[in-house]
Amino acid sequence: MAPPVDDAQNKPQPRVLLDTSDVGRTVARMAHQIIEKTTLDEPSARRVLLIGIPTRGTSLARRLAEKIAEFTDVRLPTGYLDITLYRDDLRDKPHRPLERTLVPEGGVDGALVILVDDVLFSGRTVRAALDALRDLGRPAAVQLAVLVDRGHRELPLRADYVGKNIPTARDEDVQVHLLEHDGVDEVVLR
Ligand SMILES: O=P(O)(O)OC[C@H]1O[C@H](OP(=O)(O)OP(=O)(O)O)[C@H](O)[C@@H]1O
Ligand SMILES: O=c1cc[nH]c(=O)[nH]1
Repeated sequence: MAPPVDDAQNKPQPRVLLDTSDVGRTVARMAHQIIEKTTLDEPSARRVLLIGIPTRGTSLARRLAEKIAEFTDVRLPTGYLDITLYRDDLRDKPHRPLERTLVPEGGVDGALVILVDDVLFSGRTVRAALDALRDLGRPAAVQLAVLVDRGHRELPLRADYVGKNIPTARDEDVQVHLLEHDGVDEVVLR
């Protein structure tokens, strides 16, 4: 179906793929999936860390931790990981502002690290995150949770937890908007 057109501007308007309640339900479902696949509350359980990839992965990691705490009473530590210096496109666009990295107390050594991002597309951001993580230590295992997988991978990567698979054309733009950054929770296609 053709996207709605704003007559005044004659420009296609963004199409809402997930609205606020869809985003809430999707994050809750991902939290349940993590709980099902992960040993959280036994004394022998290994540490589980939720590490967000800026920008919006950071907020999603916090939201997943909140939901998991709501469903299990286990509060997983969260952090965030700047990937800027590990990008493979710095030669094309070298001047990128650095973000910050926050590693939960105890570090990543021996932990199950769940990387969290809003969109999985080419996979290059996650590749950069894996390199950034390697410089911080040696996790026991690394998993990936994304709100949206829009396809078009350029590297052999897949996510362990996917909120929503959204098939897209390569030249389309999927934008995740979150309350903390954009004043609204939604996923739009431009
Ligand atoms: O799989 P990829 O092709 O790497 O694309 C996915 C990444 O692209 C977007 O980030 P962006 O670089 O736009 O930065 P932002 O999160 O700060 O908006 C998105 O938030 C993912 O991190
Ligand atoms: O390293 C990276 C990360 C995101 N996008 C790229 O093209 N390269």
